[in-house]
Amino acid sequence: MTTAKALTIAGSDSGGGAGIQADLKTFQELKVFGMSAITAVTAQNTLGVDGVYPMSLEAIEQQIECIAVDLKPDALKTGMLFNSEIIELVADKIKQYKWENLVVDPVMIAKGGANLLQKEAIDAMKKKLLPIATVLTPNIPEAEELTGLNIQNMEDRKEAAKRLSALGVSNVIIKGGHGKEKESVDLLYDGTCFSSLLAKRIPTKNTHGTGCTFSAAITAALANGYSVKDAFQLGKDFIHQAIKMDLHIGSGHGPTNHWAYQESKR
Ligand SMILES: Nc1ncnc2c1ncn2[C@@H]1O[C@H](COP(=O)(O)OP(=O)(O)O)[C@@H](O)[C@H]1O
Ligand SMILES: Cc1ncc(COP(=O)(O)O)c(N)n1
Repeated sequence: MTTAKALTIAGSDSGGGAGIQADLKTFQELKVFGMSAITAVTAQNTLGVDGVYPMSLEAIEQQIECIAVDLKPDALKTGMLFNSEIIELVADKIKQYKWENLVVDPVMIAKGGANLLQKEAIDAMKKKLLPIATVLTPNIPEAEELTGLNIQNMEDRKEAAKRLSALGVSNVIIKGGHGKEKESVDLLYDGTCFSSLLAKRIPTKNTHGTGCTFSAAITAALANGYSVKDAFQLGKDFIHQAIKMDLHIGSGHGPTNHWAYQESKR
């Protein structure tokens, strides 16, 4: 039996609900061997982000190189990349090693309002990273920032997905957590067709790390050989259970429950 391996290139969340920690928990639940390259250390909890400490380019490069010489990932994702230098380095390394199945979660602002990507880095993300992405998973504010559109309805989301696809992304998933509908609707555009997945919107404030967990589940599914469409369905099921069976940890925006998906199947 061969074990699928997935890599996350993202920031560390000391509170354990988002970033690298959410990604590795999700990989583990989906029977994928998880690896990480840390781009920044954050001091945060469910109440917010108190500190952001980007790693040196040398430290990031060395982590990625160590993985490359020994542990080729079957799929990988990016999360918090913080600045344009980190984005350029990460994109160059992914190209150099010809790694496939790249999921880009364009993390910009934490739920608590802290900036996790410098404004001036958005251009580098569009020019360097998006053209090599298999799947891009913006939430609505991120899709607005990347396209300049004001997204009010489903037609606007479709237009945003088309514009992002035109930048070279193979598949765009615009997440609906920030939408106003009764259901949380996630929209996939594969460059030709649209499809969407709906789930009842759960009334909870415990949504810290939802985007990280969703994109990590998609990455794990791609590592296990799923098609993008099937990986999208698994990601949606995984995050829905994780939000529904929340853990009530911390006094702010609590984390999701990474055990919930497997428990729901027992
Ligand atoms: N209250 C909710 N009820 C059900 N699903 C949700 C809820 N909030 C977010 N989701 C789902 O969680 C995932 C992440 O969504 P979103 O909140 O838009 O991203 P982010 O965490 O990046 O801001 C999506 O699949 C979205 O549909
Ligand atoms: C290191 C890191 N990466 C990503 C997020 C985004 O998660 P959220 O939008 O749920 O705060 C975060 N808060 N911290």
